[in-house]
Amino acid sequence: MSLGVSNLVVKGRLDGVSLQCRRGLVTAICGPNGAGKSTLLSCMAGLLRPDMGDVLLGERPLSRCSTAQRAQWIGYLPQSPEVAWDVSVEVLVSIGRLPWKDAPAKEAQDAIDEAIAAMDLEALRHRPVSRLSGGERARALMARVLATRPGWVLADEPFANLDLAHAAALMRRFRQQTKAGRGVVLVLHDLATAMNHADQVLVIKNGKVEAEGPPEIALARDVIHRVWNCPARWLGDPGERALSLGQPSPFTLDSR
Ligand SMILES: Nc1ncnc2c1ncn2[C@@H]1O[C@H](COP(=O)(O)OP(=O)(O)OP(=O)(O)O)[C@@H](O)[C@H]1O
Repeated sequence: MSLGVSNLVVKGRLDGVSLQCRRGLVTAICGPNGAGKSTLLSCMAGLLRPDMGDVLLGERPLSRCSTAQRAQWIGYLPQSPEVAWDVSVEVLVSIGRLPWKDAPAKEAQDAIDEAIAAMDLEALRHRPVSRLSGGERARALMARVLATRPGWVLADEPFANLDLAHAAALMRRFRQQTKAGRGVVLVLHDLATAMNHADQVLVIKNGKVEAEGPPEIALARDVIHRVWNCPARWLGDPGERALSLGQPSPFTLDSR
């Protein structure tokens, strides 16, 4: 089932954005601060109702799906790693099973155990979240999303607080999700991660689409220059690219 938005308008925040995400692919949403990335992801998760336009899960408007269906299909990781309740890691992760409250207990426990292992939280399973580091808390929140086993993972800056090894492990996990026929949509500031790991990229600025397509096209140096006002060039081989930045001055730009 695809997940798409067409002509989405949220006054002052999104101005006619369209995007089609397919299962089996990692889609990255990139853009400068305030571009509307989180707003778009919230609309796609059904948490923010647009002023105009549609969010479609397959053929069906998301607004016509029940809350339970939405929660079963879409796992959403918000940008800020805050937890309202001081529960243990295991209890926090088990909240991810609430949309499937009628599923067999063994299935629920397997999903929780798998998510805890995937996010390397075994040693912290019984620790209250108030006693976790920022990165550990971010991993616990991601594990909650994975425990749902949703058809779609929508994650807003999922690598922001993670160290190198945990970020790489999470990227591998996202790739496993897509290989299993699920869809992954990530808001990313790190353009190298988007370039090396996304299958398609949407670039937005001031609530409008600036570029979209395969990473090599959507994140070409002229797009980066125009959207971020930063001269930059890609180094290295495909899949291992690094971004070399120049001075963000209009007088030193080299668009070759
Ligand atoms: N609750 C809100 N009500 C009104 N305007 C908002 C609200 N939240 C964000 N905005 C504004 O909407 C615009 C888009 O915000 P959004 O959070 O979607 O940007 P973003 O691309 O995710 O930015 P960042 O990279 O800084 O996280 C910004 O100008 C922001 O100030």
